[in-house]
Amino acid sequence: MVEKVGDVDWENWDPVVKATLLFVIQDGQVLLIHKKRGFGKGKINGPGGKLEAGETWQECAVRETEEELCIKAQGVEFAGELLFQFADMYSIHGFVYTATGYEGEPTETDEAAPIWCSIDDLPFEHMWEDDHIWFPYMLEGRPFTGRFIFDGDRMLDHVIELG
Ligand SMILES: CNc1ncnc2c1ncn2[C@@H]1O[C@H](COP(=O)(O)OP(=O)(O)OP(=O)(O)O)[C@@H](O)[C@H]1O
Repeated sequence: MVEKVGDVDWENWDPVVKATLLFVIQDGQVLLIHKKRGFGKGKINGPGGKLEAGETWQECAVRETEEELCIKAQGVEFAGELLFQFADMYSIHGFVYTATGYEGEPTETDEAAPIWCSIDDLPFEHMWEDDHIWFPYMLEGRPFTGRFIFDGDRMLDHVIELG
């Protein structure tokens, strides 16, 4: 069983899913979502989802944010890269983006409900276990690559490289 980051052949790693996350950061607050369905249902996370054929990672992040919260993110920048290997062989390659603003009004949809949180008081207990590790780097604007081993909801191991 895969238990450690070193157990994975990352050079030849072929993720099952490619997905994005986007965090609007404004006035000391981050726009999060309560995820109402799909993978990670019930958790608090950023808007995001699966990469579609023909789009860039950044286009995916913006599209998913619009689908989930009805806002068009602006001032979008790459923040970091996440590689998740699950013990059951599921895997996700994720790209994280930040945004400095948006057009429209964050609105609840079938997929997500918007939540503004202070960057000094983030609800990590309701988020994926890896989030508290890389959030500080994202908030600092320091590029990161994180590799994580999960067994279900539980993080077994992680390694973070900083840019
Ligand atoms: C394991 N630790 C994790 N930590 C932080 N974020 C995680 C995560 N694992 C998945 N995520 C994110 O959760 C979303 C799932 O997206 P995704 O697979 O598309 O799910 P969903 O069922 O909603 O599918 P649709 O895109 O609606 O088809 C996607 O943004 C992805 O980056």
